[in-house]
Amino acid sequence: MKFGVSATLVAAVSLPTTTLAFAPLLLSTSSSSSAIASSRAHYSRIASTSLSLSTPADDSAFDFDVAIIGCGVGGHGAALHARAQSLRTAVFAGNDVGGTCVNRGCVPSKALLAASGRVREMRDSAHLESLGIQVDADAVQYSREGIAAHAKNLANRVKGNLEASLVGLGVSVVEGRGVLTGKPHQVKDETTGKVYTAKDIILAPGSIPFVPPGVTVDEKTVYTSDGALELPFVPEWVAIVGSGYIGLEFSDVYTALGSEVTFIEALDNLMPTFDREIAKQAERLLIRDRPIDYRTGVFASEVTPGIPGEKPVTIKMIDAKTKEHVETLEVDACMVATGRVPNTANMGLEEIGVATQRGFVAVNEKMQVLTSHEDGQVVPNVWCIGDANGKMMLAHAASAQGISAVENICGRAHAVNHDAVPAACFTHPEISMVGPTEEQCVEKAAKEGWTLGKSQGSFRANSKALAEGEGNGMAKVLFNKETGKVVAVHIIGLHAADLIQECANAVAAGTTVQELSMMVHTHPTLSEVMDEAFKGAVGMSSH
Ligand SMILES: Cc1cc2nc3c(=O)[nH]c(=O)nc-3n(C[C@H](O)[C@H](O)[C@H](O)COP(=O)(O)OP(=O)(O)OC[C@H]3O[C@@H](n4cnc5c(N)ncnc54)[C@H](O)[C@@H]3O)c2cc1C
Ligand SMILES: NC(=O)c1ccc[n+]([C@@H]2O[C@H](COP(=O)([O-])OP(=O)(O)OC[C@H]3O[C@@H](n4cnc5c(N)ncnc54)[C@H](O)[C@@H]3O)[C@@H](O)[C@H]2O)c1
Repeated sequence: MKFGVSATLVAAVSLPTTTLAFAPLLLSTSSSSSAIASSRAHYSRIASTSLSLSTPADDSAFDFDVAIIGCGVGGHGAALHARAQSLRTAVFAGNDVGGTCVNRGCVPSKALLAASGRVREMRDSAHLESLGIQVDADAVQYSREGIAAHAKNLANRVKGNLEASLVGLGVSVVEGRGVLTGKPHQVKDETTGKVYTAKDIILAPGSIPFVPPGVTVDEKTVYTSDGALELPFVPEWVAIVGSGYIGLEFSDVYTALGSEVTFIEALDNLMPTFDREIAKQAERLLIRDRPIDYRTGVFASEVTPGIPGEKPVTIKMIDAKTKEHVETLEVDACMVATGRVPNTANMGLEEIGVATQRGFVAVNEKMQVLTSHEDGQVVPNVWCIGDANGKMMLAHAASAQGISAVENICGRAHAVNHDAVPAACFTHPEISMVGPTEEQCVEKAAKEGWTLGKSQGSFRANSKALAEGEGNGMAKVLFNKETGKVVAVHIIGLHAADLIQECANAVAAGTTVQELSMMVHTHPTLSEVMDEAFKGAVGMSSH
């Protein structure tokens, strides 16, 4: 039976039965390792006693109320919220609790950025001299192994915390991969072959690096972020293919640690998905002042790994439009940062009648899975969150979607407002944004018939930024002149990633620039950069 076409299936949304079956685990606050062991024992007990291969007549006959496939930040967020609603919850973790963000993404990359950023600061003797501090830049040394260990240890620690939180809240963790069997409400543990039933199934399998055709990755000299995060060596010259989030963050790490970087970008501009004005500022602050050069409008069409110290990595490039060979580079290493693709193969989607597009699962705004991207029907009781649905490849978006799916499972209609989800690139200085780029805002305003307003704040006149000797950067607020509502904000400058939150909240709550301009910002803080922009939007001057 195909999920999407049966009229006899139970309704997609209804209040699930609550249970006290996990009460002992909810009381558990023991250390992570013993708590995990108790969870596994508990889970085995359930698994061996309650297998049901046909659709149970009432909700309590299912093994679980919710089964979640994938335990990255999306699956974890969904699991915790499901337990908070007293739903009997299982996660199939595929031996990878924490997923990309914790093990191979946000967490270790921010550790590398923090450590390498410190090296950059301490070697910047001219900057320190301007604050009255003398350092011998050459005396500042780092240990590659030490920095790599910092990233690894942090990832392990956060992973441990996640495991402990699952156990503490009474989520049943199945270690193996979960696959759909094709029968409604069923998930099979691929490792043991056991089949479990759940009233609702949330798919959260995440994404993996995209490697373009012609590129051979050995994860040693030619690597994706998976290999780069282990910092196996600091190459003298590294080519980074792709100038998106990952490429940009790693160019920050590498140049701080002493590498020279060459960007290879297929589109005509570096950072093509960023707001143009911000991308130009970023080029000034993050590219031109550093040992970075670049080629744009070219594809890396053939990349062949080398042998460290013996044979270089070769990169053949072709013109993105004519497809003619333009150049071949020989470098020490090549990082491939050309986007990510959904990790949805071989999980039984076809069995439930779901046709993906480049692997992405179509969902509606409630996160219910649709049979296809074109006029697809809702697949009852199946939901998809996080990178796998392609709506927004960010950790906090995945988690928010997980919470939202659970709300809908509980019968409380909810949709994530993706226009209000902020994003940040953790370079030095940081870049952050919420809402569309200015170019997209101009189009949107013209199409929808409203007038776009724009106001700017600067770090140059901000006391706190100047006290730090970090006066570079700007913030711009884009708003609807008729309603005063904030549509988008883009920031580049010190701690931009923290400054964006106030703006994201404003977009989410529909706060107007008139209201924001009257809100009091602490002095002296970087938040006054935003105060200046909000006041400027209504013709007030800030002090
Ligand atoms: C280098 C890097 C840096 C990043 N930095 C940031 C950042 O600073 N901020 C930010 O917001 N985002 C960042 N991201 C993006 C962020 O990591 C992702 O958006 C986020 O991890 C998506 O969460 P997810 O739960 O959808 O998927 P994932 O984190 O990919 O988790 C999915 C999990 O499901 C597992 N799985 C897959 N199939 C199955 C199956 N059949 N059964 C069981 N388990 C399965 C996978 O092994 C994985 O553990 C970064 C990404 C990278 C690569
Ligand atoms: N701080 C953060 O929030 C953060 C950090 C890292 C990653 N992420 C997430 O991870 C995802 C993946 O990041 P990413 O940087 O790999 O992808 P991206 O989509 O941001 O950038 C990929 C870049 O590679 C270019 N490209 C693609 N194929 C190419 C080729 N053959 N030759 C040359 N250039 C090519 C694209 O034009 C694009 O500019 C992003 O969607 C992002 O949301 C987020």
